[in-house]
Amino acid sequence: MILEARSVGFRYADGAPVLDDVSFGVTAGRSVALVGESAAGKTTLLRLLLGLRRPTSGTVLFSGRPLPTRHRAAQPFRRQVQTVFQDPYSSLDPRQQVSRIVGEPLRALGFTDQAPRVAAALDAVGLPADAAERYPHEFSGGQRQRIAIARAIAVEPTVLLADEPVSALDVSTKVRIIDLLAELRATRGLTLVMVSHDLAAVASLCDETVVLERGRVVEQGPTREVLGSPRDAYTRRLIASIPRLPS
Ligand SMILES: Nc1ncnc2c1ncn2[C@@H]1O[C@H](COP(=O)(O)OP(=O)(O)OP(=O)(O)O)[C@@H](O)[C@H]1O
Repeated sequence: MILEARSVGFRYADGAPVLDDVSFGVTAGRSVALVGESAAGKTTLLRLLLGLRRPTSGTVLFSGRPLPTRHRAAQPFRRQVQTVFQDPYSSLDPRQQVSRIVGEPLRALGFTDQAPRVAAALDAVGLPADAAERYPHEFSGGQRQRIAIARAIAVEPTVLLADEPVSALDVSTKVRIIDLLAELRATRGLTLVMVSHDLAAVASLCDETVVLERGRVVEQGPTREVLGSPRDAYTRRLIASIPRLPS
């Protein structure tokens, strides 16, 4: 397992438990979807996998070791695991040129060859080279999500954690971003952990699916089985309630 949650429990300082005894893992090069109703704890679980929060109980492991806590020790992990968030409008700083936005993780991790890496990342997501000198407002929603994906892959991570990466996009743009993520997975062997309400996106991108209900795993397994013949009543309700892309 490259990334694993082992019996993870979590509560925010001021609140009730959000995650309870959550266990799942993802093998290198594979992809896992986290699905569940609003407030099920999906984003919180991503934060724990990213090391932004520490579990109240249980452990998060990267390559079989608990996530590092000290800043210096965390550097290799930071390079290996990158993120893409839902909203390409608010997750990109409007005052910064695209080259600076995409180069941000490279700077944070002390890469010296930033310009060629930014150019390679923009090329990999299908943006023209001159995108580097432009600003986020000059791009469409789908292009902005490409910028966010370029930022995530610039340091050539092994794992991508994506929180609703296509839910702010219109249907045809959504399909193109799903195709891009699938291509990056195939060409780079990226491991993907994706939170999504969009079962079409889940079905096309994720090998495995984990279903969360109020912080507990109610079902997990191959996406084909979980979505195709769900065993749990909650999963069946979830599938019935979620709008689908026309196939
Ligand atoms: N920073 C925070 N402080 C306190 N409580 C929080 C915080 N972030 C989330 N929560 C609570 O934790 C619970 C789980 O939230 P989380 O965002 O993980 O759910 P989710 O499954 O990602 O939901 P959604 O699909 O709506 O994004 C919710 O009850 C939420 O109100």
